[in-house]
Amino acid sequence: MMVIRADQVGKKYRKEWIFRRVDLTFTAGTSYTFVGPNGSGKSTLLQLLAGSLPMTEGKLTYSLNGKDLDPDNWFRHISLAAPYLELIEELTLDELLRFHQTFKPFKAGLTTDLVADRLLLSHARHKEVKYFSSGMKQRVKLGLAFFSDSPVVILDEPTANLDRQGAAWYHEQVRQLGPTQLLIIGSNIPDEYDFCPNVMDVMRWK
Ligand SMILES: Nc1ncnc2c1ncn2[C@@H]1O[C@H](COP(=O)(O)OP(=O)(O)OP(=O)(O)O)[C@@H](O)[C@H]1O
Repeated sequence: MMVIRADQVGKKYRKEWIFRRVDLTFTAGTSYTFVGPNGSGKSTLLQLLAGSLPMTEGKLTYSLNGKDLDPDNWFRHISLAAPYLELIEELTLDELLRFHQTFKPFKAGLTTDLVADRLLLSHARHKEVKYFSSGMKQRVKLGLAFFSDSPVVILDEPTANLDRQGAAWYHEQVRQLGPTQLLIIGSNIPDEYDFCPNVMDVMRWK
């Protein structure tokens, strides 16, 4: 079981503290959502938890089945989907899924064809991603996170650009997350975390 612990974590840009003294424990098998106004620090906190941005103070620990993981290996256990993370647009969907699989395998039994199916994008497998609509691209980003074999799934603004059908698809994928997966979301849209039992306002750490 994956557990992430944040101990007195803080982040400062130039002279401004974005948040300080964040003490949290995230346990697999449930979900957590950070809410807060624009610019309050949700994306910054998510990137910090994902290990993709350095913190200014504090400590972060990832442990799997009671054993602390080497920070150099955290990325193997995390899938992050966010508006600021771009897809490789020159690749076709098929090429993108194959490439992704070389460094982050999909869940057991999921071939690239099945992933394309579950993305509802079988018809676009041979199309370059740059020709996808913004909603199609968003489904691909989310799908790479949902369908990868990662215990930690981090989603920033998950339903951005999704229409109603896309939002229903997102909720269906959330329901299908495994019992040992940990979901962490950054959001300002109540519909996208209506299932989540742990909602925290980042303003409490100002
Ligand atoms: N690289 C950076 N350099 C300086 N300041 C930054 C940098 N990245 C973010 N910030 C600042 O940090 C604060 C938090 O930004 P962040 O993107 O985490 O907020 P957010 O809650 O995700 O906002 P939104 O709801 O608009 O996505 C903002 O004041 C932003 O200007």
